[in-house]
Amino acid sequence: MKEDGHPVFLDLKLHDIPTTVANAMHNLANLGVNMVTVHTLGGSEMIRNAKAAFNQGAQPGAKLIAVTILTSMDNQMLHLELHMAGNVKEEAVHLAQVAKNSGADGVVCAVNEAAAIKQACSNDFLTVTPGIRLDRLHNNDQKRVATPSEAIRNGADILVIGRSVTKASDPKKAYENVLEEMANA
Ligand SMILES: O=C(O)c1cc(=O)[nH]c(=O)n1[C@@H]1O[C@H](COP(=O)(O)O)[C@@H](O)[C@H]1O
Repeated sequence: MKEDGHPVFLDLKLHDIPTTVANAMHNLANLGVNMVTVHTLGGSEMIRNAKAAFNQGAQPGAKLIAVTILTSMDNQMLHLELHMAGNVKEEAVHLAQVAKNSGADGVVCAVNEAAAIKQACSNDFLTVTPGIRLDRLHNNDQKRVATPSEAIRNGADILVIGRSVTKASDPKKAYENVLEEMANA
């Protein structure tokens, strides 16, 4: 893909102790990836060490992105399973601030949180939004979903789109529909 000129988003969502993540980051940076992910729940020290190691070998402009609250989770899961006190939006904004203060270039979040995260962190702090759906009938395992036009209107910088395109009966047409919807948002 790199040889064909495509940027590479390596979505490994690393989540481990700081030293282990830093070692992995060092190796990934040397592969020439353009964007790589860690989990914010690994903590500020992990993100800081990851960024420092990534910076040593990464290409100029390569981004370290931190996942806030997975889009497959909702308020109920947050409260009952993780015992987090806030709602998803509050926790995502808080984790985005931790990520920014630890050196991340942006976060993965749901569309519904993108504008609040920009407001809390800064407009150039990247928001990468999965859970994009062209129709609301096929959410699959995603709990916090939005359309491409909602994503653009909420200030999302990068849309992650999987099954709405890959599982469509005509993936090329579905992809073109996404581009058209984004352009008209
Ligand atoms: O880091 C991610 O990209 C990610 C974070 C998140 O909170 N939710 C999420 O769905 N993703 C990824 O985004 C993609 C979404 O795929 P679809 O649900 O098929 O559009 C999957 O590859 C997920 O691993």
